[in-house]
Amino acid sequence: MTAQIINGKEIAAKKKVEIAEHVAALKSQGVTPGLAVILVGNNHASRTYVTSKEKTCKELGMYSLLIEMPEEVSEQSLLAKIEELNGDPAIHGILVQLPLPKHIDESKVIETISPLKDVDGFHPINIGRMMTGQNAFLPCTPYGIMVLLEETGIPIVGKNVVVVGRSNIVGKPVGQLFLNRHATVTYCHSKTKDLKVHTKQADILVAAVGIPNFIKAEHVKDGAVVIDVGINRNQDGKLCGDVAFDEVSEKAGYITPVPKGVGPMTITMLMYNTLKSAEESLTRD
Ligand SMILES: Nc1nc2c(c(=O)[nH]1)N[C@@H](CN(C=O)c1ccc(C(=O)N[C@@H](CCC(=O)O)C(=O)O)cc1)CN2
Repeated sequence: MTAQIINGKEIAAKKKVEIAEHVAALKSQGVTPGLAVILVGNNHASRTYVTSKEKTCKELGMYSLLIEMPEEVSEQSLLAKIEELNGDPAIHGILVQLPLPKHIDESKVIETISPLKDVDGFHPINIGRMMTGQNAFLPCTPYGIMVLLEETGIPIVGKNVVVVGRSNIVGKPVGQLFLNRHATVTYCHSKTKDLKVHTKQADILVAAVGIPNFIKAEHVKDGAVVIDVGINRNQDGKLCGDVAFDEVSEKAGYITPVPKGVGPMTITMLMYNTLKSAEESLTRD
């Protein structure tokens, strides 16, 4: 079997058109969705992502505010800036680009963002609300994965989903979103014994381990849906995922490539969450 490629770039483009239409409608009611992005330090990849977030905001007609802070900024100054943005009515979404320098407590930073403006969906209140099936900002990469499957017409109810990886921003929440959609979910991680035994059961396999080409054809059931969340560089400096694409695509039914798979959905769902926050502010204020 040769897998069908799930084209994240195309699906993201379609979603962005829908979001732009809603933004225009909201602007006609006098509200422009506003996103504040805080970048601490000068990590090259982080700067690229932040620039892309700013550019996408502008493309969709949203207001974007970039706040740059030096690597050595104090935790206190960063928290004070977040508090200021929490009170700014022009800002509907706040995000602090991760990773942060080691001297800054990431949890403290996330918990300082108002849950009403936490468009990354990382605040414990939003995570709790997601777990209990309440209205919440959903974390952008996991949410993007669900939209990719929905747009491709891949059913989820009753499917065996195996998530390899347990990070707070992808692995754990994506498993929860599948559980909310009535899948049977198994989490695997670095301490899992005989990984293959689990991954071979997967109708939908999500690889989010951050190790280049970690998932091989031997880990995959014939016809499975394989979602690659990895963004790694191989020895030649070329971008690659957690899945050995060439061999796995010979066996899977569907597969997301890297790049142009899950990645483009992350920023698209961030735009969606910012729009949602602006819309919700209308009924609250
Ligand atoms: N506050 C946050 N920090 C980080 C998040 C996040 O969701 N919120 N996620 C990642 C980085 N990230 C967005 O911030 C992100 C990563 C990758 C992509 C993407 O489109 N990737 C492309 C390839 C890009 C390249 O060429 O390097 C793809 O896969 O096609 C978008 C956003 C960590 N930090």
